[in-house]
Amino acid sequence: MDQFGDREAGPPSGNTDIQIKAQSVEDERPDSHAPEPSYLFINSGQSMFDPITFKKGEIPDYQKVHERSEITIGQSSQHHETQLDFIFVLLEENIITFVKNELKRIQRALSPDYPECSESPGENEDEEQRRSREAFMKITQDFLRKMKQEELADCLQSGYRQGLLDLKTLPFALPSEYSFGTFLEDLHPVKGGLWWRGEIKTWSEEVGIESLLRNKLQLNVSNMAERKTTLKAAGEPDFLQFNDLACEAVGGRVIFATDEWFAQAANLLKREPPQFIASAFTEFGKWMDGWETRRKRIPGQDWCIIQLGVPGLIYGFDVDTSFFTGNHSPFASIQAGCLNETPNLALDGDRTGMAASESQLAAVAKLGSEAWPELVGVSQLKPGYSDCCHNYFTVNFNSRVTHLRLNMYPDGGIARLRVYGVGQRDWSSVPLDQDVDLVALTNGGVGLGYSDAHFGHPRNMIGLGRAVNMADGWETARRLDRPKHLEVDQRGILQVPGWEWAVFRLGHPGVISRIEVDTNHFKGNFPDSCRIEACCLTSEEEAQCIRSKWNSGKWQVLLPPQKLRPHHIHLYQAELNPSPPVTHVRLIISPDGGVSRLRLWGRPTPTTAAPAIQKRTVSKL
Ligand SMILES: NC(=O)NC(NC(N)=O)C(=O)[O-]
Repeated sequence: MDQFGDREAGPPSGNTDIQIKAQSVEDERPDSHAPEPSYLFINSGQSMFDPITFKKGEIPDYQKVHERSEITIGQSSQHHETQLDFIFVLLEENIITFVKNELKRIQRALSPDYPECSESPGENEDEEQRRSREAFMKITQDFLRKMKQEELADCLQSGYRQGLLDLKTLPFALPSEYSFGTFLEDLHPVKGGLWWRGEIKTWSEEVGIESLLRNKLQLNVSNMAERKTTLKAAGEPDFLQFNDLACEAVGGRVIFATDEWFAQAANLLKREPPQFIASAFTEFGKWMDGWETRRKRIPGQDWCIIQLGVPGLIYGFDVDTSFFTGNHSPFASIQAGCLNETPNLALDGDRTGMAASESQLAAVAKLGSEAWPELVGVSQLKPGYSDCCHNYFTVNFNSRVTHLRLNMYPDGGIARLRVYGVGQRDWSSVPLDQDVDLVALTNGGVGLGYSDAHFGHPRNMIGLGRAVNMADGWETARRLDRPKHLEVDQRGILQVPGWEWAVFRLGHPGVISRIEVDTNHFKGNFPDSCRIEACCLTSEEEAQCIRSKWNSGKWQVLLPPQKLRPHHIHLYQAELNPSPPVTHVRLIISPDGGVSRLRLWGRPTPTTAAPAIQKRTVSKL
């Protein structure tokens, strides 16, 4: 079927381009020698239906024309006019047929019951046909609006089928004056959801926007898979395996910024990787996913103060300038402070378009941050192209840090500041008879090695609270050595050869008495079983284990193999083997899968012989 309708149903033209072979006035003369029919053009261009040919001397069948338009033929003075009349009758027929066919097609497309995508434009549709169709769409929208059928008009305007996206199912209210069409125009697919008015929404599947995007916007929301190396890439510093102590997910906050015109400083600490949306603008300029100040036209340089979520020792920074090209900060430095009291400073709400107030400047001046020791001296930053956006700085600073001052010279943009280190808790305030989660990152726990982290890093397991989604846990790839047919033992545990592991150093040596293994969100990909081993290592032994990829013989089974369940908190106490104080644990899952949290509750033991902890580690990961 032609995309403009059945050929039998009438000429498939949506265009006014009509080319009709007709007799010219000269051709009527008996002495005319013109051998071929001449052509009468109404507009130029490609004909959309077969030309009607009149041979010389042949009288066309005007019967139909007579019937419809009561045209009299005969008088030569009237002949040209008659010919035009005839053409217009044909034209009218063609246009009516086109309109009828298009309206049928539009009606089907707007019907929620009609199978999806069955009405896509034919492959042979050319540019002119597409333009005709679009022009008619606009006319139809105007008519629908005149008929007060706004919703249908909006659907048509956006090219979407009514019912594919039910606005009532959106988990938020749209402003009353905000039309369906505008809403869809404002949506942009980004990694992890849809960008809408400055925020990334992750509700796509529930409300069918995913299919809407695929089928209607024709946007490719999933990029080609990038090959990830399980272990660190060449050139990546070792410190990337530590915890991000400043991330908003662990309570990090920006408490002061000189200027936040284009994009607010809070973005620096977002957990998600930076995004770029070419078409996103705010009233202040280009929307950017980072901290971006205005082009400075007053003395000074821009800076901000960051309160770490987890105070601790810092091993390195990643000053990530992703997507800031042409507007990245050319130089930066980082200073560190250790404050006994939390300063009474906060940045609330949307700070875009704002700068520090006089009172904020006066309050921050009391911190004396300009004199804090420099962890990173004034250093050049590379722009935010993908091959150079990570500006890594290794740090040699042996003191606990609670706050950072990030300086830009003089102004510009930085997408993220990752602060890699290990939390340092003041254990003197922890009563000896109180159980604490010895591996929590807030208590100084840290991951020191793993076999695979294809979808999620094992350090996520020691984060705050319960995991927000699957990405907030440790998830490995499916092992390729799984047997073709699976078998279980008498306990129902899969008999498979492979396993995956992750090693942690506790924040303090201690006796573990209770274990929590949470498979929250891992419903179809939880591990079949897990076991936990533990040992007590000196820092030299730890360094040796890291070098040998944790093939040390010191591991003792703390928790024997346990069959796991999907999306469930598993609590183990009676199942634990009696154990002396330990410094390190290894979680082993079989064959593969995801664990969202690991909690190791126990009592810290006095540190006489556990030097791997509470001492700045120099071990290479
Ligand atoms: N196109 C831009 O990015 N311009 C400006 N920045 C933003 N975010 O609009 C600028 O001058 O730095």
